[in-house]
Amino acid sequence: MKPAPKWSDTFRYAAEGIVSALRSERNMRIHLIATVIVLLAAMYFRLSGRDIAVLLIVIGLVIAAELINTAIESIVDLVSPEWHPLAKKAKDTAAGAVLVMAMVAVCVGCLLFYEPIKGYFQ
Ligand SMILES: Nc1ncnc2c1ncn2[C@@H]1O[C@H](COP(=O)(O)OP(=O)(O)OP(=O)(O)O)[C@@H](O)[C@H]1O
Repeated sequence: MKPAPKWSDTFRYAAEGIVSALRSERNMRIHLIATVIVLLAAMYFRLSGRDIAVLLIVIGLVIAAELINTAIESIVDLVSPEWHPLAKKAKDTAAGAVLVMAMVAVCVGCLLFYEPIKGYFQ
């Protein structure tokens, strides 16, 4: 039986997966840039710790959805390099999951930033 990887190795493999997705997926880089901008804005507008925690949860969910989408794309490309309706369904559905989560994140961001931004311009 294959020996279980060391604990430190499992973190390294996970980090390699994130770096690889950042290198290959433009959307991952967009999510990362958006994350930095949103967190800087949250500090600038002095959002509460609870609001920043909510932002971190939705940002984490978007990035996790994008990573799962990337994994599904890779599996589909591996098992079905030729066109197949099920391959299309798998890729489009996974992309749909990212879109749903990104839209939820935008709605949450609008709700949390609305009052601070309104106050700033008054
Ligand atoms: N093997 C396939 N069979 C059927 N349709 C496919 C297949 N591969 C890709 N597609 C279709 O083409 C679309 C784009 O796929 P493609 O692999 O070019 O980009 P992606 O990897 O899904 O997206 P991204 O730009 O995030 O990497 C998919 O959403 C799907 O609709």
